Amino acid sequence: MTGYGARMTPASQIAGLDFAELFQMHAPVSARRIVVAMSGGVDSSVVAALAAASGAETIGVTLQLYDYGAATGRKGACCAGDDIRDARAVADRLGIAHYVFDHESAFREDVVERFADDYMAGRTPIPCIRCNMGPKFTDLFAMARDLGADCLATGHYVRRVIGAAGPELHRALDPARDQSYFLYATTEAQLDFLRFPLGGLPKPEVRRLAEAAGLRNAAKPDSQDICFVPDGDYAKIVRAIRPEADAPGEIVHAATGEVLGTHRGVIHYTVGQRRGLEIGGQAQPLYVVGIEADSRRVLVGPRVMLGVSAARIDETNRIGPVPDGPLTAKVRSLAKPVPVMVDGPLGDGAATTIRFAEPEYGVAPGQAAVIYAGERVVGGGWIAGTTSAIQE
Ligand SMILES: Nc1ncnc2c1ncn2[C@@H]1O[C@H](COP(=O)(O)OP(=O)(O)OP(=O)(O)O)[C@@H](O)[C@H]1O
Repeated sequence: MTGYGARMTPASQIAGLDFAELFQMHAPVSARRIVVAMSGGVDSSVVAALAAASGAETIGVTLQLYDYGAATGRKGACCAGDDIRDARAVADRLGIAHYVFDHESAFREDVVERFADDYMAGRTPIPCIRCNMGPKFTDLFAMARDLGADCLATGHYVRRVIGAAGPELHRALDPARDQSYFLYATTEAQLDFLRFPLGGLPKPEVRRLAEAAGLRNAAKPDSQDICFVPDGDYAKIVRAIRPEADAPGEIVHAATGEVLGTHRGVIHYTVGQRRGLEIGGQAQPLYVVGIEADSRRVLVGPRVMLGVSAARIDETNRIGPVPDGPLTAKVRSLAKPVPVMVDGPLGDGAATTIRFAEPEYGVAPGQAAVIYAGERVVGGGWIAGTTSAIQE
């Protein structure tokens, strides 16, 4: 690796592992100053350890986003006070500067209130994408630039690969950890400046590095939930922000118009949902096939009514050129990518349509559709509406 040997310092070797080489292998950069987004979790702590070992001046930045710790007593997700303390302790151990910025009000407005409004409008939101678009990349990006950094490194599991037209965003090597779905809205300018040193590493290796570096959070559990919904009870959060969320309404058969029952508020339903409908005695299983927020009607129907042939997507982003070859799309974070055609412009916030080669099930407005060319993220947008496969 040319040039890199010159930057080797004794600290680049920790417990026989070459942290500096790992950083250059997975996040090649010739940086004098690196800002690391430190959540207090093990992943971004290892990124900080790798960056510090690279010989560049490393600065840790933690955003205080939402302090639910006092209310729930839960520890271990991205924004509570304990996490800030963990980030500070790791920075101290590594001998790097560490700053904490209070972003609670911006996070509340851009992420939490939007989350509540989306549910109220009958959508199924993904706040982590809004958070990546707003506080994490836009705000951290500006801070890193203000701090005179040459790059911003995070613990996201995605890969930044240099292609013919510039940096590309690729899925992580470890499919179980891949976070590319949550990062489709990354702009090209952001990607230019970002580094993701963990995208090519399996998680057990990351924990091994954390142990080798003596980081106190090496065994800390992974954060699994939405950070401001630590117990999974998102309805409680929505109700706290929008007390009218519990307004009941009708459950209506989408094909016959028959009223089958009463529901507890549209926020409790998601397109594709089957359980918890409390409309027993039906001849066949019924699923939520649509939510009409204005009239507070939840529409249900047999599985065949869930199949969609196309989805309209809004506020699209594109990263690099759209290739001529085959494309796939993921319409939920855990969905398998399926073959699609993009019918319209992609990027610069344009609205467009994706057409599925086969009917796709459980496509819920408010989720993101992320478009891939093989391993590469080409772009994506928010699902705004769908076309039923049986109407075509
Ligand atoms: N509050 C925060 N302040 C600064 N950066 C953050 C914060 N929360 C998350 N990040 C950055 O975003 C990355 C991905 O966040 P995510 O919530 O997915 O955490 P994660 O994959 O569990 O990683 P970690 O183990 O570092 O918490 C983190 O690795 C970190 O670089």
